[in-house]
Amino acid sequence: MEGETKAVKRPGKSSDPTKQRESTEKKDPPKDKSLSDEIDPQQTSGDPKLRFGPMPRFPHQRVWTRVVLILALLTVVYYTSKSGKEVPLARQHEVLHQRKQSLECSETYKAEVEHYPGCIPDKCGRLISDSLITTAEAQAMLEIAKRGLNLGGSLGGASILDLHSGALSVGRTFINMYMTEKGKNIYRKSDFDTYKQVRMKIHRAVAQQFKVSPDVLYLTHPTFFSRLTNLPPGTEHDEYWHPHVDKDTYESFHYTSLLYLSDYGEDFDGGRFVFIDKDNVNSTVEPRKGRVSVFTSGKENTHYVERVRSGTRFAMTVSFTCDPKHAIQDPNGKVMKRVPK
Ligand SMILES: O=C(O)CCC(=O)C(=O)O
Ligand SMILES: [Fe+2]
Repeated sequence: MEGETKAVKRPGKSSDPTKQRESTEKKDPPKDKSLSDEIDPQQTSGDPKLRFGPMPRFPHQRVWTRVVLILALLTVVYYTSKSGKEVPLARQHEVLHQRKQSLECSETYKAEVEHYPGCIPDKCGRLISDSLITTAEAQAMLEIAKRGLNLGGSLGGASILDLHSGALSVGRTFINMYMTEKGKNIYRKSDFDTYKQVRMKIHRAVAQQFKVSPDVLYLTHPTFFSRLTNLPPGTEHDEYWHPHVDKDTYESFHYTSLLYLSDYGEDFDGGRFVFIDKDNVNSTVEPRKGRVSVFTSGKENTHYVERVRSGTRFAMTVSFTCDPKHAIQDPNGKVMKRVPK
């Protein structure tokens, strides 16, 4: 202990000149003199002893002082820099009327939508709303999704059900649910009516958010329910967590919307939606039942879904195009004559 205490003493004040030299050479390089000065107030101007009494000392005082200074510096740097950080855009417990974020459209997206005058967004960006879809509508959509998905299900962690085409994940592949005995009468007209009502609300919200007429926006393929779990992937269709641009993944998309049917942190963990933004800043959306997220489908909204760690996550992807050639109709439970590409 004594030796440790000596290490922080100023060498100039030692009574033994030999010790003084030794101590200077071995323990206190000249560089450290200022630090030594800082932590030994008895040697500073005035007489702090009289005012404060002797300063307390503790082992490795200089090391600890440095550690504290470095930690303080790192804390300041961390909180003042956003780079590499996550910014929550919507937390699960928040009830948002409308949370908007405007973005510069990517060049490729601009070039793409230019072909559709009237369908060009005034600005690219995102909107999150918890007030568009009622609790009863969200519950009805969840029941529709569960009923269909219970007839099949992927081997891996991602299953889909498309009420328009009838496509349903089964094992490693897809079947047409409407062509199966159990699936052909699984829904009533009232289910399709609720579905259409929800679709229309989202359709109008997309048009309003991006200041385009709803008449130049068309529902497109694929519009589908998804059920995500933490099962290991069976095929590449189960790998839902890869970063992507919707316009590249699904050619016809110009506007993407998502309706969440379960709650992050309650029904499942993991599974947040993440926008990958400039400067390595990610904006996260925590799914909340009934929450709608809409965004332009270009590179400005590159995103991924985190892997679900536990529980089951239900959502619906509702897609819109400006191209009437890619329009699809609301579902009615009949087998489609032509499945769009
Ligand atoms: O379910 C989600 O939150 C997003 C799904 C998605 O990225 C997609 O369907 O392209
Ligand atoms: Fe996507």
